[in-house]
Amino acid sequence: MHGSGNNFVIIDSRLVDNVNRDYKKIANNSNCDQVIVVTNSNVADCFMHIYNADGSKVETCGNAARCVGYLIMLEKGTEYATIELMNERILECFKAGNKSIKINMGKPSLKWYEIPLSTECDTLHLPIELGVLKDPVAVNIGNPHMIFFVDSIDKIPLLNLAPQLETHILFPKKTNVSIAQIDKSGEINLQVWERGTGITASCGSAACAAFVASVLRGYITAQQTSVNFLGGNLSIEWTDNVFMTGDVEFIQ
Ligand SMILES: N[C@@H](CCC[C@H](N)C(=O)O)C(=O)O
Repeated sequence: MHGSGNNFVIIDSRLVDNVNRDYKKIANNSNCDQVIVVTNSNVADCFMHIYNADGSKVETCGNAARCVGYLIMLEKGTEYATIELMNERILECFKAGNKSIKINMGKPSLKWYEIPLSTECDTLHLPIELGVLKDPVAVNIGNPHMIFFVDSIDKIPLLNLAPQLETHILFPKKTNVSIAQIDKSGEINLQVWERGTGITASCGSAACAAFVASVLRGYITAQQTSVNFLGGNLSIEWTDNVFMTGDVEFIQ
């Protein structure tokens, strides 16, 4: 399935034990961004294991949660589902339209040790600079993100710069890297280099992190905006928790 262009192979492992596979190989063979393994949960409708294209196991994936939430709701005939993650968060999923799913991504974590960073510093202004990129924000929305604000995302060679930023010494668990351009209407155009995967057409958790960073920096005052990717758009809302809404699709 895909969620706004973020591609997943989803393996239902609730009845058959598929948990120890070569996820890097599956991702390479299928050209997907993440491999998702669904198992049983004692506290939610299912447990979602997330593997990046390099085989690393990670804490959350917003777009995959929308796809898995859709599948569970289809199976149960409901408009609500819950998904347990390895970071102990429970994601709530709501049906928002025919193939539109809304996810409660929880509260962002903003303290330096929650990102996590290797030394104490101001997460709203990290002391990181590379090429034309400088002064990023760090946000954890279940997984770590670093967001740079730029005038035009089209002019930044993210592919060349991001590998060094993903593995920056300040991020002991590495990080997802985004460049964000806020347009006049208050929407965000975002390009993302995903930790463990590379450039993707969309990233749900990055959309949430970029919106939180934009509000904290004072660039956006609204509670909701559209975050626009090459692969599609996501509606992000930050009240107490952060909510993400967008379409899901099967890949033929
Ligand atoms: N595509 C995802 C994020 C997947 C995990 C990420 N690459 C990480 O390592 O944290 C999303 O939609 O959030």
